[in-house]
Amino acid sequence: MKKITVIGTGYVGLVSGACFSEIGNRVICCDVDARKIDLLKKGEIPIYEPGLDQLVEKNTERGMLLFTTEVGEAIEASDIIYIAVGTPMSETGEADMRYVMSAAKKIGEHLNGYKIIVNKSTVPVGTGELVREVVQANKRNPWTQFDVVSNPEFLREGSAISDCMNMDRAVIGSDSEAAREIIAELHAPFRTRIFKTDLESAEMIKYAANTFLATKISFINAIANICERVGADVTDVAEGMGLDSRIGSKFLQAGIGYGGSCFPKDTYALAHIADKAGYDFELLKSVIRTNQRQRLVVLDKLRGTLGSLAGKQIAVLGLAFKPDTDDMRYAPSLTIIPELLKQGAGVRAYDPIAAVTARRELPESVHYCDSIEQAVTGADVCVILTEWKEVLQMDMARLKKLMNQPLIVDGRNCFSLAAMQELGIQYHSVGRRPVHAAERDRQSVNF
Ligand SMILES: NC(=O)c1ccc[n+]([C@@H]2O[C@H](COP(=O)([O-])OP(=O)(O)OC[C@H]3O[C@@H](n4cnc5c(N)ncnc54)[C@H](O)[C@@H]3O)[C@@H](O)[C@H]2O)c1
Ligand SMILES: O=c1ccn([C@@H]2O[C@H](COP(=O)(O)OP(=O)(O)O[C@H]3O[C@H](CO)[C@@H](O)[C@H](O)[C@H]3O)[C@@H](O)[C@H]2O)c(=O)[nH]1
Repeated sequence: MKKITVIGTGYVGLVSGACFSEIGNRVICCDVDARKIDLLKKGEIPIYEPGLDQLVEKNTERGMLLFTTEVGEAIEASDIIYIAVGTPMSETGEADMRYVMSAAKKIGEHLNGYKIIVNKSTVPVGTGELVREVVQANKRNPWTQFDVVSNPEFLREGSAISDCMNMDRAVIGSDSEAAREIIAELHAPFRTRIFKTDLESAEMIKYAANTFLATKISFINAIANICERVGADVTDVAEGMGLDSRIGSKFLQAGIGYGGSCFPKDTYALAHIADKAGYDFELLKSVIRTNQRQRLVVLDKLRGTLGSLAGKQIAVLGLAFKPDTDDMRYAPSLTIIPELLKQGAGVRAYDPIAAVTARRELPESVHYCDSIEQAVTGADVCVILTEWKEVLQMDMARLKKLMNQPLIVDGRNCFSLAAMQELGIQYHSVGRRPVHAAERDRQSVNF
């Protein structure tokens, strides 16, 4: 059993803290946000993440998972200190490092013996060294030793527990082999591949992985836009490409582009890191621009079918940046909905989980509905922004009856074109060619 303190009880801190306790370690999760810690102490989870409530309850009950706002005391009580604070996008697009630096200062002030300081936050290359300097400059006893390790996190929101418990690999970067070995040992119960490297390379792996995935998404979205113009079907193209094992089928889902707390900020941050290092990362800048433009595809399709949006009632299904989360950070809905309102449309929004967080971010004139049925009743068009299971399973015949006219603009390619055609619903999705695909679907049914 290892004694671990996790500084920062956001998504990553809470999920990784709960998973470390699940595999037999005593974990203290601490945060400067007293409201969050109060909720957690009462057994309430401040974020929506499937399965997290049971994991937290189980491990708090057996005394393996504790919560506190006393960050200093928590540091003193552990041998391994994880930094999992936010590194949000600053106004200039760089990663805002103030939370990491304040955590490092606190660790220095409370370094009461040898500790391994592990950075889990996504940080620019060189941050490990900066953390080392800050801890060194703030420690009370000049003789106390410590090591710094980078152990980036690769979990996805919505499937965070399973991503963490069944991680593809643990990347462990440090110049101390002893520290790397202890962190590798910590990961042994996860039965995962351990990849040891130096501090800087570990920091870069996280940015390279995220920006590569973002590149895949922008690439397929660009292909989708071309497909529409030349009469090809992006779902077939993605499937056909993905069958090549060198390419792989994942992250080739065309739509309205990526959002969330990571890809937008990490793509910007790496472009800045490259600029600062004297390299113009044109490819990545183009990935970012492609993604920004992709959100507007929905608006173009709406204008293309409805003409002016003034006075139109628009049902928006899905507000979160992806299903199974209430996270609204950089969600496409935050760009699309204000634009719909600006063009004079009325917006009736439904999201099974994210409506509470969305209310804080979206204009007041959005009308929030309690169900899909309520949102689509009397609507001139239904716009799909998040592929929630509930949306994928909605009763289309009923939807058709409730709407003013049967028109769907789908930013996530949720439905079969043939089924929509059969139902008599005018259906616009991204990068697909209605007639061709409908014929193909029918042929595959016949054979
Ligand atoms: N959210 C994800 O899915 C995800 C996945 C992988 C990596 N990451 C990275 O992990 C890091 C954390 O992300 P997140 O989404 O969990 O962030 P978050 O914003 O949800 O949570 C960060 C928490 O840190 C706390 N905090 C800030 N300064 C503190 C301090 N000095 N002491 C104690 N607590 C402090 C905040 O109050 C907040 O609760 C980021 O660098 C992010 O890029 C996030
Ligand atoms: O084929 C795809 C796959 C994803 N997306 C979009 O991309 C965004 C991000 O999706 P996903 O990667 O599933 O969610 P995140 O929770 O943001 O996870 C990413 O960001 C995390 C934070 O760094 C990393 O830890 C994860 O490995 C990385 O997948 C969402 O808006 C998705 O709708 C697509 O448009 N097409």
